[in-house]
Amino acid sequence: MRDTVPAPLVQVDGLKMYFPIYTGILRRHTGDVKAVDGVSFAIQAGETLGLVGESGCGKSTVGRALLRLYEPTAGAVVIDGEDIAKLAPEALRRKRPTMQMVFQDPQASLNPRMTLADIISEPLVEHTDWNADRRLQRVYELMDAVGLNRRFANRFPHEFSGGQRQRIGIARALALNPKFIVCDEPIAALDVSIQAQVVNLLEDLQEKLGLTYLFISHDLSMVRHIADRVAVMYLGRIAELSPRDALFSRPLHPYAEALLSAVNEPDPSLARRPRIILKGDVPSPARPPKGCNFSTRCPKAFARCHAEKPELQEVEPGRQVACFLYAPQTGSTGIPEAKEHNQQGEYQ
Ligand SMILES: Nc1ncnc2c1ncn2[C@@H]1O[C@H](COP(=O)(O)OP(=O)(O)OP(=O)(O)O)[C@@H](O)[C@H]1O
Repeated sequence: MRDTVPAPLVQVDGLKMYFPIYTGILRRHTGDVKAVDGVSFAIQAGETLGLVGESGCGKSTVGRALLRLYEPTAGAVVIDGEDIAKLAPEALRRKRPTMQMVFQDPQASLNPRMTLADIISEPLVEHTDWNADRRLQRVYELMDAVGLNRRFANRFPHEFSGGQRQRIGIARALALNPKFIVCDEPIAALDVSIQAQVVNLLEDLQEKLGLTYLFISHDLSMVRHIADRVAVMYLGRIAELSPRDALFSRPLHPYAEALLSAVNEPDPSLARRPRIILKGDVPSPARPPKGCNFSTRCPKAFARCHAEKPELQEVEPGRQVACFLYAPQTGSTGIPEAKEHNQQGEYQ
């Protein structure tokens, strides 16, 4: 009998999200901010995929385009068997319960004039025909699940701490039994002392409810704790997508290497890698480089890197990298792949 690999719960192919730039009195379309420029990945049911990268690299835009909070410019986003990018408005509304988002700033995402019970039951009002009693029962169940005391059901968001407000946001996201949750920097706005509690709660809920997460964060230590695999983004594209331990112990892409060199190694038996300081600034996503998006700062770039964009491809079992240093990608420029690369400078 052949082993059958289950289809991923989330399959993203060639996702692009461009924001048009209009200038002048006539508001002429003069270009686009290429916030996400051809991103592909899959997430298995029950898995957590971490999405990391410097501020502005497109992490949040990927999360929002995935749930069609933005209209993607191009690409397919199949969630639980349906291409979200192609659904008509009513079909998309019916699909919404399956996929939810936990936002960075619980303060900003909760209506200050609504009680906790109203906030958590809002999706139930929209998507079910349950009566008030049944909705309140569900609110209590959800409050239990996220560790909020039922006595607080009639209080307002400002009466809670940041951590408790994030629990309210999580309860609301869970109200309709979603399968997939995009967690967009869910702990970034919280005190360090309570960040771990919220992450532990997300992990417990994942185990109990079989949830699948896209966990967006710039906190590499937290991603190392929670993610099964990690995608490293740079300027709208994925540079490397690898299993968590493989990535943290031996990053392959030069950008991933530089990014992770700043993380403190918790295991003292592992030799500390030298810190890699990258020169220059991240180019504007409105004018990305012609070649590899990282080519202008890459200490290992060679001629081909400045001429064409490498595609993300498997270079070791389970590890995908978009870099001409690995894998013989057939180029269109005729520039042969370099065997040696420039490795001067930037390492300190
Ligand atoms: N609505 C928008 N209109 C125009 N440009 C946008 C819009 N949203 C995001 N951008 C641009 O797209 C790029 C990616 O932004 P995004 O917020 O996705 O990055 P990020 O990696 O999540 O950053 P951060 O960690 O700071 O949230 C940035 O250059 C940003 O300025």
